[in-house]
Amino acid sequence: MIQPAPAKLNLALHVTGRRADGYHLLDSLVVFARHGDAVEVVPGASALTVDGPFAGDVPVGADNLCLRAARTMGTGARIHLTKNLPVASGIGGGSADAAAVMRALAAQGHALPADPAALGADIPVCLAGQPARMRGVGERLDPVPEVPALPIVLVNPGIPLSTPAVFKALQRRDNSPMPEPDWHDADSLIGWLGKTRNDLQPAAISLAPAISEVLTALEGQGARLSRMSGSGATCFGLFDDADSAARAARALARPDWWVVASELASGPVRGYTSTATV
Ligand SMILES: C[C@](O)(CO)[C@H](O)COP(=O)(O)OP(=O)(O)OC[C@H]1O[C@@H](n2ccc(N)nc2=O)[C@H](O)[C@@H]1O
Ligand SMILES: Nc1ncnc2c1ncn2[C@@H]1O[C@H](COP(=O)(O)OP(=O)(O)OP(=O)(O)O)[C@@H](O)[C@H]1O
Repeated sequence: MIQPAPAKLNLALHVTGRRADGYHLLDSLVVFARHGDAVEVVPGASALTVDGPFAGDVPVGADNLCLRAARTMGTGARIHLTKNLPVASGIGGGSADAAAVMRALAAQGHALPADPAALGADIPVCLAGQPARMRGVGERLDPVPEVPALPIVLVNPGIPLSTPAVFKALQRRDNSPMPEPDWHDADSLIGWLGKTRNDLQPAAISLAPAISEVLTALEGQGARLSRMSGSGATCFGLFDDADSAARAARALARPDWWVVASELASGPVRGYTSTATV
């Protein structure tokens, strides 16, 4: 069975403090896109094969998060990964892959790890696989009002960013938390998002100025809101309808940019509906 490993989007990401061990306290609205990687997990001795447009960018040895996920569940597995998401791009590709392997192994009767966050801060939310408010260093998840299936365009300028390097470049680590999640439709969600931020965005722009260019380009194509996800450099634009998103994606095409039109998932992602990959 093929498990989707959808892209994680931090629609808002506030950095509210830092723990003694250096990890940052976060307050984030996390949702998933109907676009992402896919994994197939078959019982057997540990083995990994990878295909897809970004296959060349992932480590294929024991440190691949797919194999590490299986090891944390005390088993080997034959895993095939289709890598559709750019690597080190703020949309949690490795975490999504690990969570998808965990889900597949759980469906085969293996117990989920007691502490999934030990493999990465984004793993608990990727395992939950649906919109959530994520706090602590990533381990605390709370439900949010239903997220409408808004059309989105994702754009990555082709610059990988290291998550620790972006956290290190932060100017302030004691920012305000998000306002209480409160919306009931697309307009009120976009209004609520207008009161939030991605605190990592200025830090990431200082390392990769092309992110500003991406945000300006998304706005120029009529995005109602554009922002960077996670530690970057992927940015998302929210659109009114699927046609506008597809049109924007076509207009944003550049040889060095990865551009996808898709939509936000209101619940668990069981399949993909990306409308255009440029
Ligand atoms: C930025 C986010 O993508 C937002 O969803 C995540 O918090 C990062 O999740 P992740 O990539 O799974 O992160 P991990 O692999 O656990 O950590 C990578 C590095 O990011 C930094 N890190 C991560 C999470 C966190 N709450 N504080 C941090 O300071 C640390 O330097 C850590 O060494
Ligand atoms: N299956 C995998 N897919 C992608 N990267 C992997 C995988 N396994 C290990 N890695 C390593 O993990 C690092 C982070 O990659 P990933 O694509 O998950 O970053 P990210 O999108 O910035 O994540 P986040 O949004 O959680 O910070 C890469 O540098 C890569 O070498």
